[in-house]
Amino acid sequence: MTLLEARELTRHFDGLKAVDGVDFDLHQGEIHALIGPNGAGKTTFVSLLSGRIPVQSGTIRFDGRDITKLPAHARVRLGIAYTFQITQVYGALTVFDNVALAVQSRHSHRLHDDAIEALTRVGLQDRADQTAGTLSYGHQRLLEVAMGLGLKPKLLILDEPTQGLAQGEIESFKDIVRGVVPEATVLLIEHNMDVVMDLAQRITVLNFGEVLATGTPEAIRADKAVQTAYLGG
Ligand SMILES: Nc1ncnc2c1ncn2[C@@H]1O[C@H](COP(=O)(O)OP(=O)(O)OP(=O)(O)O)[C@@H](O)[C@H]1O
Repeated sequence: MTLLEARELTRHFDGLKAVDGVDFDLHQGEIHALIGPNGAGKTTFVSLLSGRIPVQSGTIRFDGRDITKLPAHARVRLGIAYTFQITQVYGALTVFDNVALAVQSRHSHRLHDDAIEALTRVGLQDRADQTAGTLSYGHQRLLEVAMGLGLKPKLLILDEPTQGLAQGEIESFKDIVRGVVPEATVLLIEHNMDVVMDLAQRITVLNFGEVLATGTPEAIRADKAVQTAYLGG
């Protein structure tokens, strides 16, 4: 079943074709990686999906409805959570309060339990009372994911989540993402090809704002155009 469907999605910046006529489907419950060279349009594309940047032309359908013109907060309510490249944790608040804010935004009656559940998913439950700003960088990235999970999303969009993480942290991060599906669907922008090949069931390659290829990790690895443009083959 298709959870999200983008058709002819386009966003130019002063003539620069950041996203140009992209057709894209997300299957319910999959881990889907979005890869491509720097400047390929990955962040712009997911910003169009989350509503952070308005669409210039094209359509987005999510969970059976047209969301193309909905503002970002309305898309969050429908179940789209987006964690940014740049860390967005409130440093002066506790770890618990950061996640509780996310849980509260969907008017949950189980504020405490839901927040602890999200923290447990990422392994930060024992740090609930710690001031978020004193967490290591890796733990702050996990807290961001917990904040996303606190929204109980249907779709979790992760923008370069392993950037700056140590190898051991990357391994546990992979387990966390595997634990999120199939309840939630995951769209992952990721430069670390080991993480991509290990986690993703399907991969979409963007290049100069266009889809170069979509397929399984095996198909993407074997794709000549992808090798030339991105994989250095
Ligand atoms: N707000 C903006 N105004 C003008 N140009 C922009 C804006 N946002 C992005 N761009 C340009 O659009 C192109 C796509 O950028 P984008 O950040 O989406 O690429 P990316 O694939 O996410 O890159 P990276 O892997 O480096 O994060 C780039 O050439 C970028 O400079």
